[in-house]
Amino acid sequence: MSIKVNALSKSYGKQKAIDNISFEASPGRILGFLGPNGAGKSTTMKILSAYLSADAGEAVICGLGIRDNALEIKKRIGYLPEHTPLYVDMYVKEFLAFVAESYGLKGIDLKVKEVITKVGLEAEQFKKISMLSKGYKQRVGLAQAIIHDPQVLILDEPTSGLDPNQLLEIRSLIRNLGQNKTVILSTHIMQEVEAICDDVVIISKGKLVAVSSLQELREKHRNSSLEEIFRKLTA
Ligand SMILES: Nc1ncnc2c1ncn2[C@@H]1O[C@H](COP(=O)(O)OP(=O)(O)OP(=O)(O)O)[C@@H](O)[C@H]1O
Repeated sequence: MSIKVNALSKSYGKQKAIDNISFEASPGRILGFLGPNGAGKSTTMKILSAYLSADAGEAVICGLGIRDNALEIKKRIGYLPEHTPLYVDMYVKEFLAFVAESYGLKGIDLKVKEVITKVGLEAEQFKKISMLSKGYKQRVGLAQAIIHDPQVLILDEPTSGLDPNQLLEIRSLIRNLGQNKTVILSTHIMQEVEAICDDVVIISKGKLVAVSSLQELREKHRNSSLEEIFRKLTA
């Protein structure tokens, strides 16, 4: 198990964002993390990426508890936040080289070249990030998340802002990455879950309402589409 989440809770002042959440994610599987707006998805992902601390509970990533190993965990995961904090005044290649350097990678030029090809940024690689369209900025975000070949990928709405062609390309990239990594991704697109996820966690108002493989969820709610299941569980 690469990710073990045990009874995590987090409040912002009086607002309870997540409430006693537990689930697991394994290598070679893609877990879709679903929930309505404000359900607590980004909060959970920030905690698992060691950018935010939980009030209660624990998560173990690659055998390391998040409370005491934030730095070590950041090296082992790739995180694409909902709003990617890119240095927009940097050029694409310059930014990715900077990220590679911050991870202490060797052979930086080659690593940058490989990741640019992987996420389909060849045509845009000489541009300043501020000049890129939303979809291409998203690809830079994805590139910075995978450049160090992490064991675990945490992707907060990785396909938001992509056009239908880009969507298919990036989904196929995530599916390939998911073959030997542990991937958690949040999305509002149920087709995306159908297309690439093996497991599903659904939260609503901070509480877990489903933890299951996609197949079991479908079997349990026979004759319902994933959209109907989502609506039923989160209404
Ligand atoms: N920094 C913050 N300060 C106060 N409240 C916050 C903060 N961040 C999130 N919240 C609140 O916590 C709850 C969960 O937010 P979160 O961003 O985790 O949800 P989400 O499921 O990712 O939503 P969305 O699908 O809209 O991105 C919401 O009610 C939100 O308003």
